[in-house]
Amino acid sequence: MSKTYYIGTFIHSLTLTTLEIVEHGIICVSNGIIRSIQRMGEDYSESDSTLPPSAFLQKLGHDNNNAQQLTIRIIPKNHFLFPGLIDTHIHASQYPNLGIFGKTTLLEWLNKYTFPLEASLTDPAKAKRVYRQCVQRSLRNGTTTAAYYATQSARSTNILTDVLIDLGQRGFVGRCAMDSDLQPKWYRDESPKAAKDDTSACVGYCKEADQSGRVRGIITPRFAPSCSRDTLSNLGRLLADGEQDGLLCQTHISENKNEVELVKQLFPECSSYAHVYDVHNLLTPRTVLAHAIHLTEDEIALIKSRECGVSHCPTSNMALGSGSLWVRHLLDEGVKVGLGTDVSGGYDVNVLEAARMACLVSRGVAEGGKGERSKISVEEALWLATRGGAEVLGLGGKVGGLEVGMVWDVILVGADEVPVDQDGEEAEKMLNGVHHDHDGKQTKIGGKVDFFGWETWEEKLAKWLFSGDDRNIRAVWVGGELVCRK
Ligand SMILES: Nc1nc2[nH]cnc2c(=O)[nH]1
Ligand SMILES: [Zn+2]
Repeated sequence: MSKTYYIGTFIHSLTLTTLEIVEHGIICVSNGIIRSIQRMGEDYSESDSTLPPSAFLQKLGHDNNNAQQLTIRIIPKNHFLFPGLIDTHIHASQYPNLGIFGKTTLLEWLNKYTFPLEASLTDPAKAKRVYRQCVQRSLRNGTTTAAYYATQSARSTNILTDVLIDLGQRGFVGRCAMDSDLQPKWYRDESPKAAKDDTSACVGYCKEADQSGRVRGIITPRFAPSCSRDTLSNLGRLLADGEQDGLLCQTHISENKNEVELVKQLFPECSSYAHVYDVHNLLTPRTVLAHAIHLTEDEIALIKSRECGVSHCPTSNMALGSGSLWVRHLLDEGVKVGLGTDVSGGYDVNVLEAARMACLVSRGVAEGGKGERSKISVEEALWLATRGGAEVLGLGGKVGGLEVGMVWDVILVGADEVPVDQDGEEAEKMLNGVHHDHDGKQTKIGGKVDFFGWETWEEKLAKWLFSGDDRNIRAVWVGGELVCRK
């Protein structure tokens, strides 16, 4: 069996508030699974691993039978391995609208910008073009797992499944079920039966197309106002039927105050928004609820008791003026929380943008009266972007960390060091994006994170979180496979 040894610095979350930073690590991966992790002492030098493979293995105390099937990858200076980022909520179909939201809020935004674009993706060529660009950008930004919404059209949804399989990202693909009279006639399911049949067909399509389980279907009632009672019930039944297979469900909840009011009017028999989903058996440990900003304490208690996960989408919440989620409260109450980009409510496919916005929004929440403890730290934001997301998507223990037995869904993060030079010529080149990789080869990567060499790893992480972009993501692996390299 071929093995790859990754040698150098790795970093991952141990708990919500603590990161493990291993400067000299050796991680062995085979068949896409982490087989061993060694933490070497300060005196270990990466140059030890430039020994011939058999000598290197012997030095580490391994047998050297299969040295020829051995690959050694040295992590360059100022670079580190980190678990792939997890986007728990993204609409691939809305990707072309990034940044286009004007001053609208949710309900106007849906009708003005979102439904027309989504409806236009019944054109398969257009759908493929949009989905490929979205998924590629997402991968380049270091997202190894994403929970996607496609459109109402089953055909267009299946194109997203094909694209994910082709490009190698781990993901969930949801067809938006939306049959309510409130939906425009030109963008809705014909009937509850059609909504249910098309949902089943898309989940089945994923199962057929990707037997590895890397890409899976997900039950997706768009949100309560866009679904009839029959559709909510039918989808609740499909979700129960899929329990053995670990089938997930995703929807939106309590994003915007007008939306909450609308739900009250549409479902007067229910005591709350969360109750609407609960009576239709849609609140389960396999349910991902996006936003959850304006929930009451009773609703929080209900979603906690049903063990639902929440996708916190602060970039979107700021763009659409939806409000500020009190994340600390949900965490204190024991609700699972991950991060979502919510493209194109959110204007960036980068989960790191959601992570930094989570930090900033939490400072606004603290200042607004919830107190100092409400602030989200760098460590916590990075936990939400990895381990938190994995838990929300039912992948805890599989992805989101660097542990023996976990899948190699990993990113290589790096920045360049500002050179020490007399006339500033080298520094000038660096500003222009000329980067020398560890083979001495010149490539244009760059980025706007400048390391000076005196930072601690904690400081480097903070600099990456707040100023990093796709240029700092230098390689991306999913299931051990290199899916993006720059
Ligand atoms: N942010 C967001 N909220 C929604 N609620 C219902 N549909 C949507 C959507 O597409 N985006
Ligand atoms: Zn959304």
